Amino acid sequence: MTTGFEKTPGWLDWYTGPSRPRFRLPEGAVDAHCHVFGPGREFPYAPERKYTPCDASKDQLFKLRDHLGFARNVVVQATCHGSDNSAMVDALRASGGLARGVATLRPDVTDAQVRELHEAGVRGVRFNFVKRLVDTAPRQDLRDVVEQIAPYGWHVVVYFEAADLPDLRDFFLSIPVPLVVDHMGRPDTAKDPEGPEFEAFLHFMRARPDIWCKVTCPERLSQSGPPALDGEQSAYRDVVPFARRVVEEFPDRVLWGTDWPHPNLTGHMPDDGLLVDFIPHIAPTPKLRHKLLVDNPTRLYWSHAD
Ligand SMILES: O=C(O)c1cc(C(=O)O)oc(=O)c1
Repeated sequence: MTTGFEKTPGWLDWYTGPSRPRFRLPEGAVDAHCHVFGPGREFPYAPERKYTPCDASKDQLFKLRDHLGFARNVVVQATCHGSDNSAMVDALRASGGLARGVATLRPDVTDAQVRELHEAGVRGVRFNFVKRLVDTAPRQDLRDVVEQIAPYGWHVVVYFEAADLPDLRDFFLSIPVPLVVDHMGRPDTAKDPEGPEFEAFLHFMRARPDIWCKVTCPERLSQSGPPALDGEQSAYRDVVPFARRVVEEFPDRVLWGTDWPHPNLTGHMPDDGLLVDFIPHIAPTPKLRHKLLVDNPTRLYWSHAD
């Protein structure tokens, strides 16, 4: 499924023919974390990328959105596209207002470029600290980016591993715009959800009222499975207590997304319909689910003036 590029060896393509979820998403639900890859022939992958994916186009993303029952998407710039946001922006423009985006920016970005991205529907910038994905930019570069985006009311999405939070915490707290943490700060789910490492993450969340968390990617974080395949309704049980703690303590600042097309999974590729069926396990009441899937992402991504 990749055009003109050789996929990284062992790369798993996204799951075709996902099941229809048993859990019916509330009206207006937002898939608040997903990506587009290429297609490589139209939107070449970045020279500095750490992996080469299969293609995953905007049309395939929109088809999945409709199949699962989501109303809208937040398309997050994938690292394989570096700071060339064209594929993501193309998806936003084609969505008819049904998608917002999160970009990757270089420190020399101009105000005119930020304005153009804003007009296309971008509402955040992503800072990545996961070493297998990027060579992390110097902090001053990141501060320069924040200065450019702050006037537009954007937020900063941060992706990091739990073990790196102690080093990053002060820097994060110095960023003067809202923060959104990708994939729960990647907890080590072999550890106790009540133990010191996850407590440190919750403590970080408590430090400011404008720190949000994506309770996403059980398929990445699970160590004991079972995977969301073959109709499995109790997938990724070991992730549930972590996600549930976050949803219950911070019901007004959690987001959920599929993470389609699931970059860099090597063990298995989940059925996205079954991933949706995971949601009621981490957000046990209709009220919590409505906040997670509708109210929160709508407030963060669709309430600014266009
Ligand atoms: O864990 C990952 O491999 C991963 C990669 C990317 C990306 O390459 O942008 O995005 C994600 O949300 C997760």
